[in-house]
Amino acid sequence: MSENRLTLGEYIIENQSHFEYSSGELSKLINSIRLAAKTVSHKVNKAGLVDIIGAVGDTNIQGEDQQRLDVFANDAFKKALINREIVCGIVSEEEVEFIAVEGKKKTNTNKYVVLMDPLDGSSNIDVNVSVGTIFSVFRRITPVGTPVQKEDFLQKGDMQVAAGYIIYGTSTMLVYSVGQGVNGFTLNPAIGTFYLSHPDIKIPYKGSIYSVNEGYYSHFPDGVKKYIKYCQEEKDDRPYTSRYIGSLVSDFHRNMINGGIYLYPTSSKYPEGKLRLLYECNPIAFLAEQAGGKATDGFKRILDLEPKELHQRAPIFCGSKNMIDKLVDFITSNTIANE
Ligand SMILES: O=P(O)(O)OC[C@H]1O[C@](O)(COP(=O)(O)O)[C@@H](O)[C@@H]1O
Ligand SMILES: [Mg+2]
Ligand SMILES: [Mg+2]
Repeated sequence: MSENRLTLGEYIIENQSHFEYSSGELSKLINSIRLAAKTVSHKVNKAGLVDIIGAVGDTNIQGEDQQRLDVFANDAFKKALINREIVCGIVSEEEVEFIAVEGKKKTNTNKYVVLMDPLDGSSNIDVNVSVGTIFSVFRRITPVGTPVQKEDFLQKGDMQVAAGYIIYGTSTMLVYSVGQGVNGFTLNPAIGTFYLSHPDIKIPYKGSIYSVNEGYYSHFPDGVKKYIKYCQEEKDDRPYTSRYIGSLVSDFHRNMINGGIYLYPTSSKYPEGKLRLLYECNPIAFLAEQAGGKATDGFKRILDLEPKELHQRAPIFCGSKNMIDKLVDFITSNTIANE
């Protein structure tokens, strides 16, 4: 029964003091995200009935057709964060430039910036397949009270103070970490309350699911191709099961619970990879490591990558440690063989 479980609000208060920089600001920030998550969840759950499906006719900086739900979610999260004057800056997949949040007092004394993918898995919105929202939080590095700068957003993923996602699936869940493990909260839509349903999530060391868009197989690097063949081989505990939803949040969530690997390599279509380092790869990598898994671009920890641009892309492989180690073996040995 949900009422015996800790609510998200109770959890935030109980754990606030454990947080190194605890001044209550991060708790308020997570609370703002909780609010926006409910607003979006409410809309998603009746996507076919309301004017929320289809494209708006504009393209975002990625050259992708903006979906109505992309815009709705972007507005909902921006409003929740800006109206509560809880951040000094925002980067969003749906905004070309970063947003400097001034706030009513004109001098913003907040110390956090948020980077977000308001609606992840946009290609699945109109076909009733689970989608998500991804967020990443950093302490600013420029002086508090001065206008936020681009460098406040271009920090290595390792400097994140919090990251998480919301998955709008069979249920709506908020899964996040402030650097002390990963916890999942499920929304009881009847009373609009998130309850702690998945405490201290750990990615199984050994996984048996691989998630990759095999449609691009022939365009992948040789090491990645060899790893996919390895997954399909009839040997030992293989072949592994292939599962690909096409929403990063949903594919990662399943693999985090059941054990598995998500791959979005470089390809001729996406020579840098498809997913965005700042608001897709970094937060997912932070959660993967906090849950005992790994995340790499094939050569380096995702969290060690030095960001240069707000919307830069990166290849990403994340999930169960044993599968990532095996993949990296294939990639590096192949690289050495080709030298
Ligand atoms: O259709 P593809 O090329 O397999 O890409 C699917 C990937 O692209 C994404 O949809 C990109 O995210 P957005 O929907 O936020 O743009 C991921 O969620 C997903 O994993
Ligand atoms: Mg996305
Ligand atoms: Mg998106």
